[in-house]
Amino acid sequence: MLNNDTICALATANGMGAIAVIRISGPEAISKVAQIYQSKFTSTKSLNDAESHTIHLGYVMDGDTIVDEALFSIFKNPHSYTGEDVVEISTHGSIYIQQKVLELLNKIGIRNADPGEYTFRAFWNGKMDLTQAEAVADLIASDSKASHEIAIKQMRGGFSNQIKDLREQMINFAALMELELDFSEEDVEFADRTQFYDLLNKLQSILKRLADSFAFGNVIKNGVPVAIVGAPNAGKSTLLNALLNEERAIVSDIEGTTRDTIEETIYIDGVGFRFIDTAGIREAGDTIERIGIEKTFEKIDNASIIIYLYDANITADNQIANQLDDLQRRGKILFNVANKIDVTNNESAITAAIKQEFKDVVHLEISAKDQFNIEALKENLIHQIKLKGTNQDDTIVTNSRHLEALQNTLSQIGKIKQGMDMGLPGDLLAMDIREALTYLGHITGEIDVDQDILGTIFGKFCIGK
Ligand SMILES: Nc1nc2c(c(=O)[nH]1)N(C=O)[C@@H](CNc1ccc(C(=O)N[C@@H](CCC(=O)O)C(=O)O)cc1)CN2
Ligand SMILES: Nc1nc2c(ncn2[C@@H]2O[C@H](COP(=O)(O)OP(=O)(O)OP(=O)(O)O)[C@@H](O)[C@H]2O)c(=O)[nH]1
Ligand SMILES: [K+]
Ligand SMILES: [Mg+2]
Repeated sequence: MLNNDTICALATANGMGAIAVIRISGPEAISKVAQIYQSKFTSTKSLNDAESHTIHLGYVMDGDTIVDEALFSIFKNPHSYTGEDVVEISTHGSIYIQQKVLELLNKIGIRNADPGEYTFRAFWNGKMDLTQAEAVADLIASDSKASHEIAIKQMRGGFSNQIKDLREQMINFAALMELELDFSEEDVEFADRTQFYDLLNKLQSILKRLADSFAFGNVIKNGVPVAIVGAPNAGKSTLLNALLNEERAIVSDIEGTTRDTIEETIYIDGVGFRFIDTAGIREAGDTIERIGIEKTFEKIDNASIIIYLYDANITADNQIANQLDDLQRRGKILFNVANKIDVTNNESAITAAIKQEFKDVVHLEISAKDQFNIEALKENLIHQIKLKGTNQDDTIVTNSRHLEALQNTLSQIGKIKQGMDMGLPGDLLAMDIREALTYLGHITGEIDVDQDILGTIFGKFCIGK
């Protein structure tokens, strides 16, 4: 992965656009581009003499032929995105010009960049740590206000600063314990064991909170999955359509209309919700319907929120209670939603007894068909998610690699504490501490990270990033 090549790629979208940016990075970026550059004003002026962070109007030349009139931006190492010499050529956004310039660059010995190679170089040259590089990928992929906010926070280094600070405190203790070894004859204790125990406890609680934030963070990043389940003809597909404000799913008065699951995303208050319309649950009529029902249970397992929907006119309390009982066991946020209240005569479709028995469940009465209380349903959905979200300023972990490192560190801290309880000698403790430090270092990349892991992280980027 690591090399000294000078690389180039299109930084802007492939295709039409008013302007296209081609980015060149590496030790020969400026001298090579200088070969195809001709100043618009004084043909003698060379890019080699340009100052960092200056922009130059000139021609891209293919021998004696003008390819385009373009802007050339110069960034001199280490003051660039990658930390290397960088030139950006802003051309007119023609596909022909883009291709021609890239071809020219290849011809003079600049190779095409691999996916994520610019950001990898930025990481490698210390312009950002690994969590920040990962945040760049998340930022590009962010499609909602919430996921954007988390990525920006991570890119600014909130998470890694917290980890780095904790690591430093650990390093101090490890160093003190190792120092004791040099004086082992004298039986001294430089590292105050009580203080160290306090630090471990503090670390444990911070790391645990970070690890716990993952479940929430991941849901925010990928959209909150909400499964709409219930008996055939409850109005599940009608509800999906009402939420989407679009006739997405087929609605009919025939039981078993929906056979395959349908999934659509809407944004409520900047958070993406992935609504999943499922096949109604009953004794299946045929094989296809049975497969559909099996899929429903799978969707229930993968959902963060379950909306149990029933026809308020024909569903008895004991049926509702049975369903809620079963669904509640699955440890999800549960909504009990009575539908078709447009045709019911009851004052309230959901009885006090049900509300009393299921206090942790959100109860709502709606008419999917008349779009009654759909806004209230949306408000309750976002409210439940915000309840799950911790403090605004709390760091949220969205990356499974970080979660793994956090969990490894946590179990290692458990081991250190156990060792201290057993009166383990300082040298053995120090070894366990070093191991915990390594796991923590993996998160920010301060400690050598496996080449495979780096490959996976940066391979996910698009070309030109
Ligand atoms: N044209 C362009 N726009 C872009 C990028 C880019 O590479 N090129 N970026 C790519 O993702 C983002 C901005 N990131 C950047 C980060 C650092 C530097 C940079 O030159 N840093 C120097 C000097 C800072 C200064 O003095 O103003 C440094 O860190 O020393 C440039 C872009 C988004 N927009
Ligand atoms: N009156 C009334 N009828 C509704 C309401 N919601 C749905 N319906 C009707 O109930 C019938 C079934 O609706 P669907 O949305 O197909 O029900 P479903 O739960 O998706 O049914 P399956 O996919 O077969 O499991 C249709 O005739 C709808 O028009 C409502 O709020 N009020
Ligand atoms: K139906
Ligand atoms: Mg349906």
